[in-house]
Amino acid sequence: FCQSLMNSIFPPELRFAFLKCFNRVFQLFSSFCYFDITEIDGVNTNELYNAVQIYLSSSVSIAGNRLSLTRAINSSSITFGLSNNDSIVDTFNAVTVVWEHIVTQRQTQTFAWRPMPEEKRGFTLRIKKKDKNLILDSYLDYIMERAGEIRRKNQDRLLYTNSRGGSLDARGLPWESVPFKHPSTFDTLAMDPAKKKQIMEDLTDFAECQSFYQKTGRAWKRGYLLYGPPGTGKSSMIAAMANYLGYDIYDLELTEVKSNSELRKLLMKTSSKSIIVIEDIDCSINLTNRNKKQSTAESYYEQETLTGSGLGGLGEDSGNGNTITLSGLLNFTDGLWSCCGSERIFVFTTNHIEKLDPALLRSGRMDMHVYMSYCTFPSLKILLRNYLGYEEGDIDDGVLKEMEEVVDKAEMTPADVSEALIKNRRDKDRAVRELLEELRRRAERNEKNGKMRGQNGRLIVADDVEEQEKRALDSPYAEEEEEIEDSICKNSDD
Ligand SMILES: Nc1ncnc2c1ncn2[C@@H]1O[C@H](COP(=O)(O)OP(=O)(O)OP(=O)(O)O)[C@@H](O)[C@H]1O
Ligand SMILES: [Mg+2]
Repeated sequence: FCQSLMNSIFPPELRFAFLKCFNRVFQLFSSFCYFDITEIDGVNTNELYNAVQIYLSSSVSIAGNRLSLTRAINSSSITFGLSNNDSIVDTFNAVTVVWEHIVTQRQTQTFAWRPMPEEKRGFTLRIKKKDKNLILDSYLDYIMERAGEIRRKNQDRLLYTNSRGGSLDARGLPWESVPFKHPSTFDTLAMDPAKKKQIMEDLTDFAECQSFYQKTGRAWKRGYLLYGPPGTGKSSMIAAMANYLGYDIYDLELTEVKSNSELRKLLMKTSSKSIIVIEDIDCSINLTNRNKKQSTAESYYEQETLTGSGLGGLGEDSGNGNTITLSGLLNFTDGLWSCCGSERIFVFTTNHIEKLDPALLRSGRMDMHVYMSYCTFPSLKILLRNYLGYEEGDIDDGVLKEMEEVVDKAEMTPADVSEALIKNRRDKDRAVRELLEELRRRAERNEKNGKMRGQNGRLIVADDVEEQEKRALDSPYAEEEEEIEDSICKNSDD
């Protein structure tokens, strides 16, 4: 009725002006004020939007009339959310507020410089004007805090990966996510207990010491380089870290990233409290000790493009126009852009640390270097406990002693040991017997082949030793390489 009345009274050109005026007057007399929290704020995802969504989904008892239920594939929990254009009432410090969820379709014909999501979503918060100053700040802080807690406690971690060829999903994000349910924890991880403890303490210190990072003027981030032979638990360690801290994982597939600027965009769209992982970094990009002309770290910045001699995906012949550079990658982890969020952990893994560029290894860049070793006796005991339920007293002392003697020489990876134990897990005695036989066999073979373990557990065949030593002396990085000693060598905070 109003509409037709207005149409008949006002000529079309005045209608819009009238509506605007009417709205102003209405707002003047209204006792409410409104706050819009849109999902995408300019280029960034609005963390507040996600927080509100999680917060509201936990306060479902509050009396919503209609709620949408979602259960993501493989997810264990059901999420409640507000249906489109529905509202929910919440109370905070005895003040009542109303949340409305508004979803509109973006018009497809709209011209945009960059692809936009198909849907525009947002929450509108309605507060009485008189309550605004009373609660607004503390209410929003409270929501952020609660959302963080809820997410860490109830929700599964998310595992993100960058979409193929840098395409965007329906919500305009370059990352695709699935619920992350890796069962690996520091309990199940077989490694030297002292080393494990050191890493766990480092992680705890990192997560709890925001003030330390502020005081020292450091960006709140930390880098770990995990290296070691295949099957020694590098990926398992990342999963354990994520489960321990309750962080999401961003698994960055470098070969899908076309340029440094794309890399930067990906970084911008990661959330805080996350682990950003680049696996097998030596294969993703050419980060080797290149020719000696570039012996200073600075010269890497001058060199624009490192493609063309890639070890793996980005080789000269790949012809896919990739222009990711080492300097781009270093900026990604280290530069100003790396701080456009906080509380982030970078983890790089490699099977060949000797192939990595010293620029990547210098202290302050990867704060901790962790060598994931072949199965040692303490790791073996952890695996026996986890897979067979054996404690130390349950196994014959003689067998244990023999295992202790051969396990280092056998150089079996924890993955191989687990495999041997899984195979016979119904018959525990047999499992132990066969494992011991396998350890003996491998130890003998290694002894016969004259294999011995070099520094950092690097395998060196006897004949090569001399040559290796000579090469190390020639290398301009000999000193640096030596620094990467033992299992964990650098901890820049020390
Ligand atoms: N340290 C370990 N503790 C417990 N289990 C392990 C360990 N290392 C390996 N495993 C077992 O072996 C499997 C493979 O290990 P994982 O994928 O973590 O190795 P990786 O070091 O990442 O190997 P790659 O270098 O090939 O990526 C895991 O699923 C796990 O069950
Ligand atoms: Mg792995």
